Amino acid sequence: MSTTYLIRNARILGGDAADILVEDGRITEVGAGLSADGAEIVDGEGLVALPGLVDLHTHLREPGREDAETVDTGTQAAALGGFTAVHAMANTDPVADTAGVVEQVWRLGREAGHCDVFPVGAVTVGLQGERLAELGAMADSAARVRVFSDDGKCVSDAVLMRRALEYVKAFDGVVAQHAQEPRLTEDAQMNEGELSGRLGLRGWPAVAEEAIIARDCLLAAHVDSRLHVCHVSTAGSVEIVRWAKSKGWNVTAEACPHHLLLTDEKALTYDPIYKVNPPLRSAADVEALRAGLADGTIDVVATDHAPHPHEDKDCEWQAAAFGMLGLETALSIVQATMVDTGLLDWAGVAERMSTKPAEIGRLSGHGRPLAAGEPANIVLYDAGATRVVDPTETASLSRNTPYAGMELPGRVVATFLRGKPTVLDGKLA
Ligand SMILES: NC(=O)N[C@@H](CC(=O)O)C(=O)O
Ligand SMILES: [Zn+2]
Ligand SMILES: [Zn+2]
Repeated sequence: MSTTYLIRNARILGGDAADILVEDGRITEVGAGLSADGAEIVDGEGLVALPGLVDLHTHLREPGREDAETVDTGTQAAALGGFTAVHAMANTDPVADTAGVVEQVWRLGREAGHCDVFPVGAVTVGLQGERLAELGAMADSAARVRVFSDDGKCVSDAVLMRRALEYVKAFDGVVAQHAQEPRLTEDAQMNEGELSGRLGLRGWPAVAEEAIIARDCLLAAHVDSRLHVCHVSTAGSVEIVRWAKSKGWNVTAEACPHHLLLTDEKALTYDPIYKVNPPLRSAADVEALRAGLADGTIDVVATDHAPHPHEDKDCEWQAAAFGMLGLETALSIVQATMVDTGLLDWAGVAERMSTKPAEIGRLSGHGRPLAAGEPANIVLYDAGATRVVDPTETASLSRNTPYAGMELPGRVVATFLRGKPTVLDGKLA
């Protein structure tokens, strides 16, 4: 028998306070003044209750870079951030391009038990962009892969991209594209603009992202398949996705917390903690991303949690790795940029960080409403709290958070995965 929990007086999706009764992994009742014999009481007073968050874009680094992150440590960070499911990107070593590797990652996630892990399958063998990987075998494996991506690299060959889009239709899959025209971004280091010129760093033009997104929207429409666009970072990209949606095409898109908050001005520090792919962009781009996320053009927030050990980040800008941590701070950054600014309410956050990402990943047990009969995947969040980010406190094996020393709003108090607490009182349970 699993423990029964009675969450008292939590504000469901930030609305009215109610009690939530959790028994045998499910929510069995939601209402006022509930009682249950022998239940553990969890005080939800003043806390927002959201469905467990779902990340469409996490790098867990295992197998191959267990010095940067493991499935165990990465999913601890996920649970602490309020996530009950993450999609683990395929750019591991070996690459997750076979049924064997995706099953290994999936199994490691189950054994760790902090959060469900859904492996993303590579689109091409070894992320080499030359031959399609065994997409069908990964889809049919125990890992049930539905999201395919060469993330870290763009599937730049239009014929391969078309074939991948056609192929995944057989199992209702989706191709998640890292949209970056390779020739236009050779040795690119930061956003192309006035600043890159001033700093003498090779620029990364917006058109390199936008050209691929436009092409892929057209390809997805042409073969009537599903396209997902990873880490949209420019105002022009938002416009293109808006246009594709207006045509009724099956295109979804994500934005990352760091692109909703930080700008390329950070490069002035020459601190590679701010080096990320795609790069931090202009203030106008940040504003367009927020507007796009608010009006639904951008469907979801995805973290692109990208751990790197200090030797890959503590070096000069040109030599440093691209990427930043994101799981433990995502909800706070979304609160700061979208909720506290009045652009989204908590129901809107739940849609973009739980319901929609679960839908895109075709996960049936996540992103469900907080209602009787549903799996008890729940996060309790104290939006009134503040905290100063201390990189030494992260559960991640890496420390490359761009928010070190910043005061952020909000704190995850508890996370429940199928009725079992993975986090209680803000600590791993
Ligand atoms: N985002 C990053 O800057 N880096 C990612 C790759 C990626 O998401 O493209 C990584 O794997 O480190
Ligand atoms: Zn990427
Ligand atoms: Zn990524």
